Amino acid sequence: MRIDVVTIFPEYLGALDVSLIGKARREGLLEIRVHDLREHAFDRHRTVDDTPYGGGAGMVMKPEPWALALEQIAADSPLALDAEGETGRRPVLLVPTPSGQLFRQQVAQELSAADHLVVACGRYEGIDERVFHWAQEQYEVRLVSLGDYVLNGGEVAALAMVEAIGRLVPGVVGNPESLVEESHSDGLLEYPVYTKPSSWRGHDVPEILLSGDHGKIAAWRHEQQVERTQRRRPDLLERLDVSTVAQED
Ligand SMILES: Nc1ccc2ncsc2c1
Repeated sequence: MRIDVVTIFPEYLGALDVSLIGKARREGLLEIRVHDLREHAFDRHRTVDDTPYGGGAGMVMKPEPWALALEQIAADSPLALDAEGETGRRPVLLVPTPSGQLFRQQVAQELSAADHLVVACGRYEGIDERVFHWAQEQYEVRLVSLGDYVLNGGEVAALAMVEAIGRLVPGVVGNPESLVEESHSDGLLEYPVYTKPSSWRGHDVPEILLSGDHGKIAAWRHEQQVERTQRRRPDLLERLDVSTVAQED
């Protein structure tokens, strides 16, 4: 998967050189390029923002630098060869914003199948809305929120989304089994985990986990998932079909 990130703070994305995502880049499983939006602003001060029409506090990101950056990336896209549209595949333009669709594991799963992801990190009060309409021709535009809270810009959200999506690309996580039993992979929260010692400061590991009875352990773990989800995230249960909650045979 090719991922481009456009930002006025390229150094913020340094975390993508580290750990699992960094290793996947070095192994060629992920190709990640970070672009400084200011390289597409050509006035003397490389201005990327201006005052909002209609008044109001703060500044808005100018459309032209974004259009120049996104045009250059689209032209360089591995999908550019399809520009004539036989397959009609376009890169996904992923825009972290508090006003977007909620980013969930299912969205991460869906986006992990994309050939080319371009992440637009806004700052200030946001990006001129016309950019998202203009971009529709060359991109599948997806405005996505991390949750009901506001950051100072899209970079932190971009790091979270790129990690959540990138780790689902085949080969990035060494043991794909570990993706199966994570929180939200089946719509439930994950079960509690324990390791040695079996007794620690008066706290013991649940006996069932020491029994060696894999059937009973699996049943106990599922019960824990359902109980934990009911207690901490009852909203998730409303989204599930009964078979997921009922004990699987
Ligand atoms: N551009 C921008 C500003 C705030 C914010 N908070 C969460 S995603 C995001 C994106």
